Amino acid sequence: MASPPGKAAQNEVFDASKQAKAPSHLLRNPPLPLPAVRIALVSPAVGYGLFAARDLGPDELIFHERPLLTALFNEKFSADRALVLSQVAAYRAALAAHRTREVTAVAFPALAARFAVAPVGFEEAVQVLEGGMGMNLVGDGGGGEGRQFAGSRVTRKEYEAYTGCLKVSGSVSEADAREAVLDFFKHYAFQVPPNPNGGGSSTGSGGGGGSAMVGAASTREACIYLLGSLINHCCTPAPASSSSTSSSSSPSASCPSSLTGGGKNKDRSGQQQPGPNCSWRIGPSGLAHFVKPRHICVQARRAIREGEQLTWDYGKREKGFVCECDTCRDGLMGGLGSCNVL
Ligand SMILES: C[S@@+](CC[C@H](N)C(=O)[O-])C[C@H]1O[C@@H](n2cnc3c(N)ncnc32)[C@H](O)[C@@H]1O
Repeated sequence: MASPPGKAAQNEVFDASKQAKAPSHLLRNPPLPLPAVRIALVSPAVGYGLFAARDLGPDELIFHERPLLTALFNEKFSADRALVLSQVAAYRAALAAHRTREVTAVAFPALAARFAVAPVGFEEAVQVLEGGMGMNLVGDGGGGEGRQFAGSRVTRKEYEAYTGCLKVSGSVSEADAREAVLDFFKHYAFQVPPNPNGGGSSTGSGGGGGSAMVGAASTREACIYLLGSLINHCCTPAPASSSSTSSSSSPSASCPSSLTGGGKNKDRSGQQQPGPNCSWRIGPSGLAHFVKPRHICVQARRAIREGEQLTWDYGKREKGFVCECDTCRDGLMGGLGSCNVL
């Protein structure tokens, strides 16, 4: 997932003194310990996506999640061997650890294949997809860990069609490994704000880490999340048709305005709600002080209907894929949000 973070990310600096002053009506409650999201496969080309398992309210904090793995990052990213090796090491550790081995391989099978790890069979994968993918969600502190996760709707046919397209490497040289993790971090990682223990926060509607990576002045950490890193991109409509979207979205110039809008993402009143429906923050802030450093918190930017896919705008960075979002594909065959898998 790397372009500049959204404007909100650039402007927002955590100030502990403001936390106490935040008006109580603006303070956010932690996510409800109720199933909120589930995983489904969108298509073999797009891979997984995250979908609302119930109606979600505007501004609702949907889930917060610990990182699956953390590695170093700086703007010399691709040139700095030591940093890339830290990513290779972090990924290999996740692949080797008993607790995360299958989860890592099922969540990111394309990367696993580049490390010569064949896709997990469907019977095993389904255990992970039903429960393991929620293991890093933060609960209500009363044993509710993972409760916001509602499992998956991935069928054998879909899973086998997806993993059947993957080419499993025979052997992996160090150069192959470095190239594979570079690609992966570019598209899936989120940059952690500096001094996380000092309470800094990073926000955006761009996702998949890459969005947060360009422009870093010094070495930072980048995190991969099990659910947050599986949220797909949706282009923000061109300004002329973006009146119903909320703030914190990175503008995208990648979609022809003639394909924006349309009738897929309508709220109950029938009002059109085009564009990305979620935003994210990493670490605590005055409004969501319960989010821990390095943890990602995903928030609804508007009402989201059960079955709708969660999306955010990855930003202006080079995306490296043919976009199939609603904004781009409306009026054609239907975009990501129309994949109602419930
Ligand atoms: C952060 S990952 C999202 C999870 C991914 N779908 C998966 O299963 O691994 C980003 C990758 O998902 C795919 N993707 C995300 N949004 C997309 C979109 N709007 N259209 C097509 N592919 C998309 C692209 O392959 C992209 O590099």
